[in-house]
Amino acid sequence: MRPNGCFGCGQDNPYGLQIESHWEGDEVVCQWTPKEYMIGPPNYLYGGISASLIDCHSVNTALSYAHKKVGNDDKYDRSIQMVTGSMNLRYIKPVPMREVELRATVEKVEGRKYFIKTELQSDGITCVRGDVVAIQLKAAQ
Ligand SMILES: CCCCCCCCCCCCCC(=O)SCCNC(=O)CCNC(=O)[C@H](O)C(C)(C)COP(=O)(O)OP(=O)(O)OC[C@H]1O[C@@H](n2cnc3c(N)ncnc32)[C@H](O)[C@@H]1OP(=O)(O)O
Repeated sequence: MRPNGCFGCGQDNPYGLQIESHWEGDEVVCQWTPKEYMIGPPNYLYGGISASLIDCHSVNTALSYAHKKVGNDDKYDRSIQMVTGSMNLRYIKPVPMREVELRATVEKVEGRKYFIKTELQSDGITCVRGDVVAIQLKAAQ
């Protein structure tokens, strides 16, 4: 998707997180490594960064799922747009300052609402769990 200035996934945003998410079976997965200035508590990732990672990865999961539903797997359709409607996070364990993995699944779709469950893991241990509702914008008339 270019040009893309999204803070979470935009390859064209040099100040952003630049995550890259891809399908692995029924899950959407992303590996990502923090920069040292993204620290919160000593030795641990700032919680707002975890939130941003889960937010963007989840919305992109919904976006990609919506493309699949209409049989369009590999080309970005600008008429399909998603935003975060709500996001509930449970911070289970602090996240060490090293590579994390995000794993998202589509729980259900109701109309324009996509319910996404995402885990942020470190060394296979779930540190943050997110329930995100992504909302597909009404098509422009
Ligand atoms: C090349 C280009 C690249 C592009 C890059 C892409 C990057 C992408 C990655 C981006 C990643 C970063 C992501 C970001 O940073 S996205 C930025 C952060 N999010 C926003 O700014 C969203 C702001 N809110 C809105 O725009 C509207 O309120 C929306 C669109 C959400 C709804 O207004 P709309 O007028 O459309 O909806 P409706 O009122 O007809 O309701 C429709 C249904 O939805 C239900 N509902 C409504 N609100 C909520 C809610 N908050 N939670 C749960 N459910 C909600 C509602 O009950 C109803 O359900 P039902 O009654 O039918 O069952």
